[in-house]
Amino acid sequence: MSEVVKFSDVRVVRSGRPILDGLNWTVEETDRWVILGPNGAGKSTILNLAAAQLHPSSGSVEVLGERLGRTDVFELRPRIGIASTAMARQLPGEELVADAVMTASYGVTGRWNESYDEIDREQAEAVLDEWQLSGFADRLFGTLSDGEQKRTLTARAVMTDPELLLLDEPSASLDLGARESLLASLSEYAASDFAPAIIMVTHHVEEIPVGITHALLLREGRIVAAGPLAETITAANLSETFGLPLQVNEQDGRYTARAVS
Ligand SMILES: Nc1ncnc2c1ncn2[C@@H]1O[C@H](COP(=O)(O)OP(=O)(O)OP(=O)(O)O)[C@@H](O)[C@H]1O
Repeated sequence: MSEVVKFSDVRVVRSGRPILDGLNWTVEETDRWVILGPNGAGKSTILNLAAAQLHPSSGSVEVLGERLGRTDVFELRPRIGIASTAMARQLPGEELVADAVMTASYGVTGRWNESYDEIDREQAEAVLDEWQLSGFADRLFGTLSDGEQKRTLTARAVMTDPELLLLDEPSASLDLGARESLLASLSEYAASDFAPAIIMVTHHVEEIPVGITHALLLREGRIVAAGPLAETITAANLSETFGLPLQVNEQDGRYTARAVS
């Protein structure tokens, strides 16, 4: 098994303050990780490092066998699929949904003068179909609901068959039906033998899709616990992560949590 992401003693300092500190973490190619933690814990910073968008202040980060700082990130980034709110903001609202997905194959976020091959079009159609977006192909991205936009972003992130898929809060702000539908699609995708290593960030255990294999719990830039999902998502670990006594239930691979009353 090969390592897709390897953090060794990673520290990120901003405004003189460490926002990540002493992080040691490895993601193998068959892993599907969830990163959980409160606001400001450093989750997005970890994703930005894994996306080769950010360098650590000290320590080392290896992504897909390349060490950040010693590799051309412009060659590395196309191998990584990313769906995040930052990406949503970059996509022009007046872009057709089909084009918003297809532009991923050129690593651009708006159609310009690139010439797309038939194979790009076919791949975009297949991905739209797989993520139940065929009916939206001719709509403008900016006219989609939050849920439809989130689904489009995920479809876009897998368009290029990435070797690493990063999902930043893929189901945040979705209604119950849209959340469950997206989680079911993510579970199906994660179960495929062809799926890449996945790292997703969320604030809520309810948003962990079945098929996630590992969890990293983060608080104030430090790892509280990291390892196989069932061993890591415990009441004690979650209580420490979120700083209040919590109880946790698991049923059929899905989790719920609430404060101890
Ligand atoms: N450029 C910066 N200067 C100062 N502080 C920063 C900077 N960038 C991030 N931070 C701080 O680093 C911390 C971690 O930020 P990050 O966005 O990684 O957290 P997060 O866990 O993703 O939070 P959220 O759940 O709210 O999205 C936060 O306290 C944030 O304010």
